[in-house]
Amino acid sequence: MPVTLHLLTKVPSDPDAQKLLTALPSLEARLPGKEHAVAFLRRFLRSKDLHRTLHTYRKLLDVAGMRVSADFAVSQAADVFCSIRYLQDDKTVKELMKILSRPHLQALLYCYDKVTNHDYEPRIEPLPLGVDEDEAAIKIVRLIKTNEPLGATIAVKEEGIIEVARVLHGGAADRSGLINVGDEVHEINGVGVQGLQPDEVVDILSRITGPVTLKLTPSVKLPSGTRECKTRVKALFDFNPQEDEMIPCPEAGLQFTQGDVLHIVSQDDTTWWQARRHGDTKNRAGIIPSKQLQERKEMIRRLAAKVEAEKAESRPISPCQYSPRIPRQKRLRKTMYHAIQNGEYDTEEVPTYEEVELYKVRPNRFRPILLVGAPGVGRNELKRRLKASNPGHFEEVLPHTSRPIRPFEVDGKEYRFIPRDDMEAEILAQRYAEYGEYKGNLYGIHIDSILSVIQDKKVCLLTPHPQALKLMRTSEIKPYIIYIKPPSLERLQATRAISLARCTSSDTDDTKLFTTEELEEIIELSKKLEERYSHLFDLTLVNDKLMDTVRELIAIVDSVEKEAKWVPVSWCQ
Ligand SMILES: Nc1ncnc2c1ncn2[C@@H]1O[C@H](COP(=O)(O)OP(=O)(O)OP(=O)(O)O)[C@@H](O)[C@H]1O
Repeated sequence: MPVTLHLLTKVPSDPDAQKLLTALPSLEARLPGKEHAVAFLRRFLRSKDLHRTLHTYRKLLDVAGMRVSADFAVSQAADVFCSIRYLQDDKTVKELMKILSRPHLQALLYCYDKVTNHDYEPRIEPLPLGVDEDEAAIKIVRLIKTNEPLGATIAVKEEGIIEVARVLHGGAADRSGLINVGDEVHEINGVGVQGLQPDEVVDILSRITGPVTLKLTPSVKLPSGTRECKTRVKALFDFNPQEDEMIPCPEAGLQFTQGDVLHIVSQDDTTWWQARRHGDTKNRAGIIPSKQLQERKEMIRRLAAKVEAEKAESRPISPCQYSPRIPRQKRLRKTMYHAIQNGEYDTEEVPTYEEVELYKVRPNRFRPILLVGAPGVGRNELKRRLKASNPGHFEEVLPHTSRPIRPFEVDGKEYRFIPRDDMEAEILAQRYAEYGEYKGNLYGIHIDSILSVIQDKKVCLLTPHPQALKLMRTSEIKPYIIYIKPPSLERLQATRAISLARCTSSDTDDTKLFTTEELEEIIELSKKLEERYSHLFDLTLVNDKLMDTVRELIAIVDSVEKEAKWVPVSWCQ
């Protein structure tokens, strides 16, 4: 007869016994023909006495703070067996002895002891003995290395000393708080590394999984702290660490493309910064070229390209040569300016990173929409259709001219007519976003005219030459710049043939259908514009099928009016 504890009305269910019970069906499936043994186990694990015993055992542990010894269950069963074997005449005792001597039960108790006593944490060896007083400056760092990289880069100093060059924010080394920039690495898991090349050290590290012991001389410099800086920048160039020849460790690099917004977390190193892509939830930062380094690299690249180009051509050419044509008189209202102010190119200006901030939409203050691209790509067609989608909401800018007013003209209708001297003075004062001279008269877009459209609570639409962007991309105007890109030549031919598209920038007075050469020229010129100005664009829109492009454009403009967008940080101050 099993012992009955009358005081206990409800038998507590033991969680471990329950777990074993739920595992029984899978055991049964794996042991065909052993159903009777599994049935016995099931009965045993369900027995109220077992649950009560385990309950009492847990209580005792709680009260006495006892620790379970490695063979607690097995030795307890053996003790019970020894204590009761003299009372074999008793039927119950006999039955219990039979149960206790069954191999299934003993195996079960053995497993129980194994599972409850196993240390699931990785084992770290004790500190080596005999680190003498003189070596007090040595620190032993123990980390558990998983598949995640250590998140630190190394460099070889003079005399072959290996030093921690940088600790990547959020990486394993950074999170440990034990490894700092400037620490000298002497040994990795007992293997001396001094005199080795960084690649060899990386190789040793990459082969280790589990515990890794580093013997280091701490840096004399104080760690710079793990506080991240808050800078967000827009990348103005593409970067692929795998293709970069200067990066100290390609695996630690962060790949990005032009237009990506990056969170710069450290600028401690003047050549390689640390950054995360904005919104990236990954922990570890990656290294990217600093502004200074990128400027140097780009200048070298440009110089090499120029030398190559000069070699290829008999006369020296600029890779950026571009001169917009003077449009026909009929088109003056639309695209009249031969931009002359800023020269052809600002070769000293190297796009790297632009510090940005999210600009929140303000009620009744609309950002002007600038459509830029090669002549003939469709800027004016798109502007017309966008305006037609909501005529009261969009507005174009009235140009100024020094041309004498004609008898049938009204000042302020087609143009604002002003004396040439006044116009020249304001051009010098940079109050014209763009201007040009045609047949001896000046024409231009005055910045005040743009501001007056903004003040009228309208969306100002403009199609300036990219050279004008420098003067228009200001906190005062806050434009949103959309680059209109041509599709492939095949698509350009197909779509323009359907609409009987007309070339409006030809030097003759008649507009005519585009020739293949003219379409090729649009593509060619677009490539040059992209190369030169793409860092100023907020968005690229391919003008393939007209209706699709117009629909997309309306959606983009709507999002500019409703959603916060990244703008240069100076526009928010
Ligand atoms: N996606 C398109 N599909 C078919 N035809 C188009 C498309 N976009 C523009 N066009 C046509 O191409 C021609 C040139 O377009 P548009 O005048 O808008 O060019 P642009 O970029 O303003 O250059 P320009 O200042 O020289 O006129 C027009 O006849 C226009 O209707």
